Amino acid sequence: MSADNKFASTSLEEIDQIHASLRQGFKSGKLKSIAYRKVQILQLGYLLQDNVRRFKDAFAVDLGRPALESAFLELDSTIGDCKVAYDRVEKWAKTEKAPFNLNFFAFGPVVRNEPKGVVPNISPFNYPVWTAIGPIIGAIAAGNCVVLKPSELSANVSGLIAELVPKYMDPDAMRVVMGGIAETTKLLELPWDHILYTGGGRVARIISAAAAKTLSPITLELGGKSPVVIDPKCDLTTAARRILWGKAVNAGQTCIAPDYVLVPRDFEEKFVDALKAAHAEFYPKGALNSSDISTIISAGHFSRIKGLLDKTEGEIVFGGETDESRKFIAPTVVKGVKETDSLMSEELFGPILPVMPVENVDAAIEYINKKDHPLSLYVFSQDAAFKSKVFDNTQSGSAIANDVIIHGGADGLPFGGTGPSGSGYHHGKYSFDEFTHLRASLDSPSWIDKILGSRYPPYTSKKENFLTKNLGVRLPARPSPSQLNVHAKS
Ligand SMILES: NC(=O)C1=CN([C@@H]2O[C@H](COP(=O)(O)OP(=O)(O)OC[C@H]3O[C@@H](n4cnc5c(N)ncnc54)[C@H](O)[C@@H]3O)[C@@H](O)[C@H]2O)C=CC1
Ligand SMILES: CC1=C(/C=C/C(C)=C/C=C/C(C)=C/C=C/C=C(C)/C=C/C=C(C)/C=C/C=C(\C)C(=O)O)C(C)(C)CCC1
Repeated sequence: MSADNKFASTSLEEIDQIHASLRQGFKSGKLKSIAYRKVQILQLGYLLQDNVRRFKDAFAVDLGRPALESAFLELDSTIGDCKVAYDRVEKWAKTEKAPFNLNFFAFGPVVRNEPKGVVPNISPFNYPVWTAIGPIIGAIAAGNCVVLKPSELSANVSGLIAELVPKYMDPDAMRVVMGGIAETTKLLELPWDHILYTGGGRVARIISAAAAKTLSPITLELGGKSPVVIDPKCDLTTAARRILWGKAVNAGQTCIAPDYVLVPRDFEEKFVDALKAAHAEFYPKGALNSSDISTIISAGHFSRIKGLLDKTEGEIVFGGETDESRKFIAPTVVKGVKETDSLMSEELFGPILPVMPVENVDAAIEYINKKDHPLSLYVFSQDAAFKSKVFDNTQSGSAIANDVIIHGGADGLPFGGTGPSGSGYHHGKYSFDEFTHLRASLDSPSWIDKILGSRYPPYTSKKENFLTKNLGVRLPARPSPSQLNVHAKS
């Protein structure tokens, strides 16, 4: 497989020019027109649709990705997101009436959905279209100008995006900055109206510190270890297929991949047997001979993941094969893993699935709560009470029962973490909202002073009494002692 794009970094001087020219583009007022935004959104859709073959080839070069994975998870879903935004942008952008309030009724209070301005999207290698183009659809729908800084690691996909953006998009609305640390550092020296960063926590700290210097608001889409909690009362065959698929797809380089599994000790063998059966079904000629497995993005990530596997004290159930020459790691399940294991020390971001036996669901919840809030939390169970127990007693970016990863494509759901797994959301309307300034607006009639004239000096107790009597709020009845007690205890 070859891709014909060379990675060429943007010069630091050009980054200044791009910043200035996008500011001009925003000032031109073009993006105030919803019709214009729709044209740009449609162009993003066609940028992908016209070049599906080239994108699939570029994914194959960067990530050894099978075409089906690229189509299902990234290309079709991002094109679908363009269609959703195209169809709904008028509704999203409408000025909204404030809820009825007698005091303010005469002022006609409204919320104007306005663009923030010029916004960069700094995106990672693992889903280099969905994380790069996906949020931009919402940013443009909201009327912003966008600069995209795709990952230097997924060089071929990023190069293809850089080639196509000038052909499809108005340069007043969207530009691309290519590069790595130096270029991103330069980009971050400039003031922006909102920064979206997707990637790891270490770099997120650098980005946040830089954004603080220019007081640029920021959304962080980060990662972490997303747990799976297994209830013996689950549909075991389906659970095993879905978990193994979620771990193997994109070679585990998915921030919402199931990172590790917590399973009751006396159910571990049965669960692992089901994973073995799923593995035999997915890769009948063995993983090494399968063309349906992605590879690891870089030599550095390959040796990091292999290093963690080499140090495990758990028992490899299947997998474990690696091929450094093509950065290949076979989907691997490791059982009997303990809290102190290398595989539990950091987000794996690779196709290794540690299975950690626990006594019961309470122990699983306790373990999850000792760790950073994960990006996703998965439960496999057919028992509503079990699912509620896990979801109600934990925190995570998303709470998913009986499937993995596909919520990333679900229309109407926000995509985002909480605490160390991120802050802010994107996808669909949530991308629109993230890049929208809610501009409070009202128009005060002169006649209202006949009622509100008491607000003006000279202040008198008569005026104060009038305002308190007429505008003061009457709270609902005070909580009873028994209500206070219940709240203090719970
Ligand atoms: N929550 C989400 O939506 C997603 C989160 N992730 C997380 O991203 C991580 C893996 O992605 P990577 O591409 O390795 O992340 P990364 O943080 O290394 O790189 C992401 C971006 O930051 C830039 N960058 C890297 N080092 C920088 C520095 N020192 N200063 C300024 N910019 C810098 C890169 O050029 C790239 O554009 C994982 O932790 C994963 O969980 C990945 C995809 C989606
Ligand atoms: C086939 C017919 C029918 C039924 C259709 C059905 C039931 C369709 C269901 C489709 C679903 C559930 C699609 C799900 C798609 C999920 C996607 C695209 C997930 C994407 C995830 C992404 C991009 C994750 C990103 C993760 C990142 C960035 C990360 O973690 O790092 C009918 C309708 C019944 C009849 C006609 C035929």
